[in-house]
Amino acid sequence: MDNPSSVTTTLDAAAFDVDTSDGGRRRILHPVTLNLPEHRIAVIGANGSGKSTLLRLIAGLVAPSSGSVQLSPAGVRTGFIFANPQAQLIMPVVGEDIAFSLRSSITSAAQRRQRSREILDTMGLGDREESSIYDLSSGERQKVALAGVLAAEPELVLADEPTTLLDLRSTVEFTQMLMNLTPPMIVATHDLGLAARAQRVLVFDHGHLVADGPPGVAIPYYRELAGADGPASSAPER
Ligand SMILES: Nc1ncnc2c1ncn2[C@@H]1O[C@H](COP(=O)(O)OP(=O)(O)OP(=O)(O)O)[C@@H](O)[C@H]1O
Repeated sequence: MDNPSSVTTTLDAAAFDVDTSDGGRRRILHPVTLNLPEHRIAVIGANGSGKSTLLRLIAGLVAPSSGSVQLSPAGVRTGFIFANPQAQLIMPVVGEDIAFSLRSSITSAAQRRQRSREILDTMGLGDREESSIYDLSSGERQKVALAGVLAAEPELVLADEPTTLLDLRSTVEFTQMLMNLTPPMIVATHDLGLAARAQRVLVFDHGHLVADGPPGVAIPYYRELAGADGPASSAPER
């Protein structure tokens, strides 16, 4: 297999239900069985198709209603990047925010500051250490959020529509940054350019996994499904 990952995610008939206002239950992710050893995996599909739910299950942010989700090796540290970096920037100043992410791994405040500086330098944000996060552009804010996630040294990165708020140049730059990350990554995205860089693409529709394959097969299938290129053909097999 091409460039296998250090982490394998396995879902065994994992499904997720939510309570409805009338006291019932709604299945928003139908049982999905997957073995995901690839280094770069993209999850694509229409709004509401279940992509974020899948990522939240893998991250352990929610538990499956039935079935199971396992990461191997056990105890893998995950890092989650949200579409809106505002959701994960905690401190008002860039350097403080990164240092905050380091609080559990580095006890000395001076060393946290030093490490935070190094991380910002590698992201091309060395000159923004003292900036207010409110003075940053969306692209810079997304990079700071990524820096904060990387500071915790995740062994698996889960990114939920990380380029949604970015302009074309920032998207290209941020996509390259994501692709250069050392840890394996599973990214949910509407950005088919980003999905095309993955080794494997999962297509979801109405909570069902409907296609699973290399980008050259799965993305055209999704485009057809969405009506972008005419009627859909049958689902591709891996
Ligand atoms: N906690 C919840 N309670 C009720 N409904 C939920 C909950 N979480 C998700 N949903 C619904 O489940 C469906 C799938 O949501 P999910 O966020 O996984 O979709 P998505 O593919 O990530 O969508 P998008 O591309 O719009 O972000 C949606 O209809 C959403 O409204």
